[in-house]
Amino acid sequence: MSAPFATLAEFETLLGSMPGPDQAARTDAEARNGQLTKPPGALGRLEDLAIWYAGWRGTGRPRLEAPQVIVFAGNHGVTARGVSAFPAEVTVQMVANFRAGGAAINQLARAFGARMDVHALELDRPTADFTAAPAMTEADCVAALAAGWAAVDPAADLLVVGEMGIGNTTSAAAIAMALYGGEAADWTGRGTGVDDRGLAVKTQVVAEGVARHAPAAPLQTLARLGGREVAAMAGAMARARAERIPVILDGFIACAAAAVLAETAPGALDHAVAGHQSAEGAHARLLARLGKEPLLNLGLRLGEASGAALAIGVLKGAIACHSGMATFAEAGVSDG
Ligand SMILES: O=C(O)c1ccc[n+]([C@@H]2O[C@H](COP(=O)([O-])O)[C@@H](O)[C@H]2O)c1
Ligand SMILES: Cc1cc2nc[nH]c2cc1C
Repeated sequence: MSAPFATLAEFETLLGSMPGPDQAARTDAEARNGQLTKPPGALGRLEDLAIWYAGWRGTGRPRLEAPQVIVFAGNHGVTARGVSAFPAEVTVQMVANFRAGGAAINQLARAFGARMDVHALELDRPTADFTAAPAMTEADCVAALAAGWAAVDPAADLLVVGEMGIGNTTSAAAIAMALYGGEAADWTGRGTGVDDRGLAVKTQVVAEGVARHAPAAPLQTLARLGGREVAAMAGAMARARAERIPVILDGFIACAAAAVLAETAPGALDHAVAGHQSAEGAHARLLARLGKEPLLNLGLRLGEASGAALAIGVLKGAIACHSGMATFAEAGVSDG
């Protein structure tokens, strides 16, 4: 499906008119949850997860059978400032690795029964160094949002989006600072592993970028400080909302993309849960701003949708229990 927007203003309008969950399905799921053979609340957050999922899928007894993982890749002009521990060519090299099945996300997608797609976004045309110019024109940003929108399979029943882009923790930190304020050092971390000197440069670069491009509307911030893969993740999350496909959010960069949506339209992430808390220092701060409690906290800082893919297992467990368990009446078990 070609994207139903041609400008950032049209994308913003679209975000303001997205569907909500099916309240009747939620009510059915809550009632079913109350009858399952367990003490009330004994499955903890799994119970909330299953009810949340049921609402978005429109049935009180849902199944999760067709998860889709999408990895978007983009290149960043700001890498010229020395903000990453790895060279920019790793982005295209890792895309080849994803396509050959050799990356962590390939193994995790397979382990959790998910289809995996990889979209490399104009890797030979990096964004501009945002300390010198806007990273993207509005047209480039709209094209990346549209690529994300088109990448979602409407038949999927769960979406996990992730990214690959050397330099993109700098871009994500700048977006977060522009959206939420604070000091550059509040939002920068070691990314792929920069040393103290690299971290100081990165923090200076983020401060320069935000001083140059903020304040601005959130979608303008995405264009000026973001990257193609960041915008594509935002476009895919928005498409999922339009199709009532629940989303699991990945790490720091994916959450920066999500934050742009949340700051553009309140409630824009109601169809999303946080898969994990990354070891990238500012991810916890970003999750707090999004009001999302991570499902996992395993010290991952890989990206590629890896933390969110692991959380597919948690969500599958929640739904298997909710939809598969017997009720007290069915099992002949005395309730309390
Ligand atoms: O997802 C995260 O929280 C995360 C944290 C640190 C690094 N990354 C990954 O590392 C790359 C960005 O790191 P850097 O140092 O080049 O900005 C990019 O490919 C991300 O997928 C990802
Ligand atoms: C090797 C490598 C793999 C990655 N996957 C996501 N970001 C990455 C960054 C590097 C450097």
